[in-house]
Amino acid sequence: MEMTTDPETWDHWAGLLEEIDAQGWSILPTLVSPEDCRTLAGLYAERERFRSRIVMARHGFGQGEYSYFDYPLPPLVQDLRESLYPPLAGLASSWNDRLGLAGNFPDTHGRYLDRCHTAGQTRPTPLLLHYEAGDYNCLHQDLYGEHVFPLQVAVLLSVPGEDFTGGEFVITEQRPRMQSRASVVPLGQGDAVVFAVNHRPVQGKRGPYRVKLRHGVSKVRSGQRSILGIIFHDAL
Ligand SMILES: O=C(O)CCC(=O)C(=O)O
Ligand SMILES: [Fe+2]
Repeated sequence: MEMTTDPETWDHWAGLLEEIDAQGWSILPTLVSPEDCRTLAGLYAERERFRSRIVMARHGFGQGEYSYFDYPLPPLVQDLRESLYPPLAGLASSWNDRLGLAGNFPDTHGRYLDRCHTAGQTRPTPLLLHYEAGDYNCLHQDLYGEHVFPLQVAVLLSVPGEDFTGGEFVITEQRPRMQSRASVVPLGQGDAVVFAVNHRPVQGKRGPYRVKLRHGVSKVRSGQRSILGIIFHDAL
């Protein structure tokens, strides 16, 4: 499997990081080829690749299901997790700094995982989500322990308008003492959205303040929708 665009040689990173910093999310267009999208979506049926399967309705999370990959991750998922991490680590450190949180993030994902594993967060978090007509995902945050890498990525594997309708990726921002604001993220097949896991700093008149983000998916109106989630911290 090959990535359409190699994140390590991505020449738009500066602009993307700026946009993530300014609005809490941005899109990496055509990160994964259509062929690899199909292959990844097809892995959902291979039960032995996953450590656990969650039926969302059982937990009040929404409707639909998702499964967490087991280690070793499929090579493309492993490659994406490793190669997307370094360009994001600098912004992640800067966010922690501005939010008054401790800790700089190491340069490589391997070194960051060592930190998670030492703290008992050893279970892999990359996941495949699968929705059918009528399914949706309630607004949530993917926090799995004390160690949280502040950015995560999701790659749409299905073709909107063809494989499914509805099912928009939604992000909300909860600003202190203000009403929440929603963004709909327009994704095509193979596009990745990079977004804040928990909160992000926004510059106010008296220094940076903290905005809390949640993400979810509106109701899928028809067809089937698959998406790959890449979370950089492991789970307790
Ligand atoms: O299905 C979606 O678009 C939401 C994916 C998601 O919640 C995640 O990747 O953490
Ligand atoms: Fe999520």
